[in-house]
Amino acid sequence: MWRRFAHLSLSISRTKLQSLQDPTVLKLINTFSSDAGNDGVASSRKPFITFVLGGPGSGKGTQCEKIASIFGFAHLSAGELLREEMSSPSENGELIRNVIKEGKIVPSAITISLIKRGINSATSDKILIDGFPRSEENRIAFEKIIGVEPDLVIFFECPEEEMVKRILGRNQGRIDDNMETIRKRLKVFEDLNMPVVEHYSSKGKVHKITATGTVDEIFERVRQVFASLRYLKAFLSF
Ligand SMILES: Nc1ncnc2c1ncn2[C@@H]1O[C@H](COP(=O)(O)OP(=O)(O)O)[C@@H](O)[C@H]1O
Ligand SMILES: O=c1ccn([C@@H]2O[C@H](COP(=O)(O)OP(=O)(O)O)[C@@H](O)[C@H]2O)c(=O)[nH]1
Ligand SMILES: [Mg+2]
Repeated sequence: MWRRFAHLSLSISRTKLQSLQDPTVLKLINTFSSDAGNDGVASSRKPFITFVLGGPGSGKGTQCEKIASIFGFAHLSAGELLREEMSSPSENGELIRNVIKEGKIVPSAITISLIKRGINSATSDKILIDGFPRSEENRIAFEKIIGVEPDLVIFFECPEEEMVKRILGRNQGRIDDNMETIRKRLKVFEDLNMPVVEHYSSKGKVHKITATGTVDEIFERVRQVFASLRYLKAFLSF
């Protein structure tokens, strides 16, 4: 069972922290104080889990790399884990390839087992899960199998034409970075992924980031969210 994250070690009183009146900090106090322990992953300590969502090409991977290097998070890209699995001699390789080529969503059990392995071997207990959950079905399966909800959700909001331009300029030789698959991915994003964003929005967990502008301009918006977290951490030993 994961230890409760922070409640044992508040070095100043909850009342005093609340008097700071910063909505992000208040939200995080509640997050850190809630008991979400479970045996879904093999750790004695509950990791701090951030889901990073946004349409295809919205810049999730680019921003996650910066968050990981500056704030010490482990970065698990669900798409990257699936591409590695697809290229290894795995029994699911062919299935994953076909689903990705069609811009559809790989069965939850496959993706979650890769994510779970990633969490268990991560060297940080602060985890970014990039590009997952992709659907309500993914979300519900994750919460059931891993046994926790995310502590935080970052959502990159980006106009479609900008996402398409970025994907077509990505040049990583991906089987899904072509106009025909991009159209399907955009539709899957709207139909299946946006309900996940709406679900967590209704729980007050989503930080929406405008994902237009330069990488550094966007990161400055992201940095502010994670800086509040670090600010909170100064008061909590976890
Ligand atoms: N702010 C930005 N402006 C222009 N290009 C960007 C920006 N952010 C990322 N890119 C580029 O756009 C492409 C898609 O970004 P990526 O981080 O892979 O997005 P995602 O993981 O959401 O699909 C990459 O080639 C990346 O280098
Ligand atoms: O949890 C996931 C993540 C990705 N994918 C598949 O992998 C593709 C690429 O995902 P990735 O996150 O790498 O794409 P991005 O949004 O970064 O362009 C998606 O279109 C899906 O087909 C999936 O099925 N489940
Ligand atoms: Mg990506």
